[in-house]
Amino acid sequence: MSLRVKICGITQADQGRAIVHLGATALGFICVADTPRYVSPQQIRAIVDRLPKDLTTGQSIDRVGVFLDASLPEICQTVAIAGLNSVQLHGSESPEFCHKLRFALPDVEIIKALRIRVPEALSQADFYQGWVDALLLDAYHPTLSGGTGETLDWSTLRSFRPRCSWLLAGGLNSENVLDALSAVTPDGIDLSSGVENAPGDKNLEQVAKLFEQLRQIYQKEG
Ligand SMILES: O=C(O)c1ccccc1N[C@@H]1O[C@H](COP(=O)(O)O)[C@@H](O)[C@H]1O
Repeated sequence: MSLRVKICGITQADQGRAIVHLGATALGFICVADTPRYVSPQQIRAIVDRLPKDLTTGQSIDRVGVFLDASLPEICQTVAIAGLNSVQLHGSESPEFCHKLRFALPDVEIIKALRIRVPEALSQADFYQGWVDALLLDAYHPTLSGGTGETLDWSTLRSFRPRCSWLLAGGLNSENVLDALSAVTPDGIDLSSGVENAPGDKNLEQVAKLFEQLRQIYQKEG
């Protein structure tokens, strides 16, 4: 399966380990203080240090820190303490900010999240794609910044073809993921509240069901 599958909002080491074993290619950690899935850099490090390594490559899976309009020094410090290899910028960070971050952290993947309120908002991608490694499309919510469970109207994304890779987020779960992937063809998917018992407490049965569903597509494709 070459689809990237990021499970976001990890707060517990045993759940992180189990989710890697189930097939996730990335774990996401919410670095936004005063939100329900927040984990400190030290807590992330404790989880990351207990993740299994890939038996063939010896590499750890992707560890993504999710930030919301954080400063450059805060992101750099968190990356170093927590042992992250990817950052997701979920606020209104500018292309110039992404450019500065690239210089500060040349070996760290930069994912810019775009919260799509109306289809015209997809044109923001043009401003970022030279400066980031990947884009992530999330649904817009008037008061919450992420982890909302709101879905995008996938039919409006059919012609979304940025020059960089992209991930689909927003309200995905084991029940709707196949519909989503029959409507659009992202390079990866990102799930948080759709596979949870409560904010930050992942439902491992739902995560397992997600991977069963995904195997259906990839077995059909052979
Ligand atoms: O999950 C959070 O609490 C969160 C807080 C602040 C910014 C982003 C956050 N999560 C991101 O939201 C999307 C979609 O989540 P969901 O599947 O709709 O619950 C995902 O990219 C998370 O990384």
